Amino acid sequence: MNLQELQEIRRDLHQIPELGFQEFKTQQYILKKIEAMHNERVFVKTWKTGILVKIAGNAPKKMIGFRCDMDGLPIVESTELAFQSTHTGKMHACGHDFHMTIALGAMKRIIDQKIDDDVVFIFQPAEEGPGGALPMLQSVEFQQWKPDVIFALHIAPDLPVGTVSTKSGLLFANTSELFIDFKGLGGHAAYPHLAKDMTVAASNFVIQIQQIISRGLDPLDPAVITVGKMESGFVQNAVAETARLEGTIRTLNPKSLLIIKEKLEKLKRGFEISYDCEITIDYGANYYQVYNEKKYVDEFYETMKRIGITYHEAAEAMTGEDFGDMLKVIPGFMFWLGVNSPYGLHHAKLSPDEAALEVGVKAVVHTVQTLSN
Ligand SMILES: CC(=O)N[C@@H](CCC[C@H](N)C(=O)O)C(=O)O
Repeated sequence: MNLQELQEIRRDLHQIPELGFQEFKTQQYILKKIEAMHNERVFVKTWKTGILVKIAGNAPKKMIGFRCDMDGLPIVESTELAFQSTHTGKMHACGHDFHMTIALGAMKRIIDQKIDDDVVFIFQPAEEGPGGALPMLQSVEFQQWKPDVIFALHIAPDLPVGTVSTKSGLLFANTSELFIDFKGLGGHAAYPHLAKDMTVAASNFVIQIQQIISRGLDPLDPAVITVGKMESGFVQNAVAETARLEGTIRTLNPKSLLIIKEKLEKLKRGFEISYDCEITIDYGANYYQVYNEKKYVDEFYETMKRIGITYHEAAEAMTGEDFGDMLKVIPGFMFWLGVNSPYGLHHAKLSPDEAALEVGVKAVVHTVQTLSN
């Protein structure tokens, strides 16, 4: 596949972003592309909205896995692109359209090149939530083609095209989603003393939880809580009976995530007394940290140097990735791919440079070859 073909696929996918476990059109689109590569060494299985594609090797001794994610985000796109999302309120704002395109491009080259080992391409749903990696990993379909070594990539808007970046050991944080519901008592805006105002309770809760990080954790132990969404009430002149906060917790140390949750529970009890209300906390999906095995990162570094792709040593990031759940049980690594976008991940104007598609394909194909030697 040349750059133009890769661009076409990326643009098609960009127009049909779907949320976790709803990637029906995306799955159909990818299955058609795989069918068009028709070859007797290609075997396909589906799992929910995901896909596994095995390319049989010449003389296989192991299975090499490359995983990409498939879902978009509930973000209203505001790029000026001619091929914007046609799904209102949804956007590929985390580059999964790039990841899937690179997987298809690399698959085509590997089919043509005939690698010794078996290779499995894993198109995994629901990375942004509620988490597809763990249930896919546990599925019969995955276990039948379970890789002996696995890797994945993620686009990096802040890195130039032609570069990759990673590190051995910890790369991405431990995460927990956070959904908090408040139930008080509604009433007339003029009589707040007769009501239990959940806008005020939830607002103070947002402020207080930041102090869990600044006062409750060792300052040398990095962690973050972000409340990304807040809702309360129905109308400007009524006291809000309910409120809801939606957010995420990130820590570099898995134990700190537990400490934060314990402190949140205490805060909840205190707020229930102070504001005379009921609060429920749901921790949603939790992703294990992405931990890269040194041996594979060292080999990746050597491979990139040999093929002329610039390698930067990465720092740990507070991003989360359910690929961490796969790396917990299968050795391997993850790397960043430079795509040079002025707007970052999860931004409504994210616009990665498509020239990075070819770099991604080259990096994946050569990494597979190295892992097969
Ligand atoms: C790479 C990336 O941006 N991943 C997401 C993963 C989201 C996990 C979950 N929905 C949460 O918010 O905790 C990220 O936001 O880091």
